[in-house]
Amino acid sequence: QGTRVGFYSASCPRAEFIVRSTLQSHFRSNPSVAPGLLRMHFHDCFVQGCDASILINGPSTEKTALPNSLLRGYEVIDDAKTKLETECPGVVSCADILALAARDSVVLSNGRSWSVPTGRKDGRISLASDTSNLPGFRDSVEVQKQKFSDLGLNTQDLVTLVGGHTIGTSACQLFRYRLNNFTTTGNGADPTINPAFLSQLQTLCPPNGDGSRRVGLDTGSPNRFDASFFTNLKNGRGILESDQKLWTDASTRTFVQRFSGPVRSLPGLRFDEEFGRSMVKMSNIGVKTGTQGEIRRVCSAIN
Ligand code: HEM
Ligand SMILES: [Ca+2]
Ligand SMILES: [Ca+2]
Repeated sequence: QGTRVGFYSASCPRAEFIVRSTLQSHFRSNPSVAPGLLRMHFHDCFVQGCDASILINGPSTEKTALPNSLLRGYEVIDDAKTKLETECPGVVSCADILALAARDSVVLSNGRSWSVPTGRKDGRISLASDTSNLPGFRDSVEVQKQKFSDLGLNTQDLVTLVGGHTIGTSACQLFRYRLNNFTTTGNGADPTINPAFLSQLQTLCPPNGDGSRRVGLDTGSPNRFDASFFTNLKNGRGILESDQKLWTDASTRTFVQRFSGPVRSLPGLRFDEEFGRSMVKMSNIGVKTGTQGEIRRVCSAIN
């Protein structure tokens, strides 16, 4: 691919340490930067590859598009970049800073670490109109699988990577439609929601309440990088419609099943091991290396 572990070991030996310690200090005052940066890296990689295109400021750049409107943690990348430019000017790409910060976010959430190949260059294009291939929370499993396979990620990678929802939160406005008037029959709620859980969610996100209120995507374990998210899906406790569908659909259900504990006839899968493996694949999507792209001086602007 052109990326390799330890790309900066000679040119900027403290690069990975600087990213980690910068993230750590922000995390101490604002723990939501960890899920924020994991999601940001995913949204970067799915549009123009992992090239920091998400970080560019300006009218109609990627970050202005609706699917990116709730991303958080930009200030952490800017802060790390400033420190890295002092230490080794013009050496470390913003795309690599984001890839490293995504890994470190998992580690700060008690997840297992993995080695991140580095050497990405930063892209020079960022267009809001390119964000349509990002998966949506109402996408069917078919569509989710298609959007991942277009980028070389298989069904197991899809289920594994969506497991990133083991940390972080969602705004009520993105799933409240499932709680009332979703169907015309029964109680009107999405029938895949566990009934006891439904009333909890209705209390947290009332129809005319504050749509920006946030609810953990992994009920009971929103800050811990564990396999609990999959057990929740199995029990009808998924927050996003797209997440709960991973249990409804047979092709993805087997992976949810295998992550959520040993089952007869299905070999178990370790979420912590698989996550790092699938992340390395995702982090290599469309990477620019060598003479392609540039090393930005400031992460929010092309040189
Ligand atoms: C089918 C694919 C996916 C869909 C439809 C999806 C959708 C969403 C939505 C709607 C939210 C709530 C955003 C908010 O209210 O701020 C969210 C949050 C999040 N997503 Fe995903 N996602 C997907 C895959 C992934 C992947 C592959 C990762 C990382 C590997 C990821 C990591 C996260 C994280 C960590 C959060 C919490 C963000 C925060 O707390 O700020 N997601 N996702
Ligand atoms: Ca990108
Ligand atoms: Ca969790």
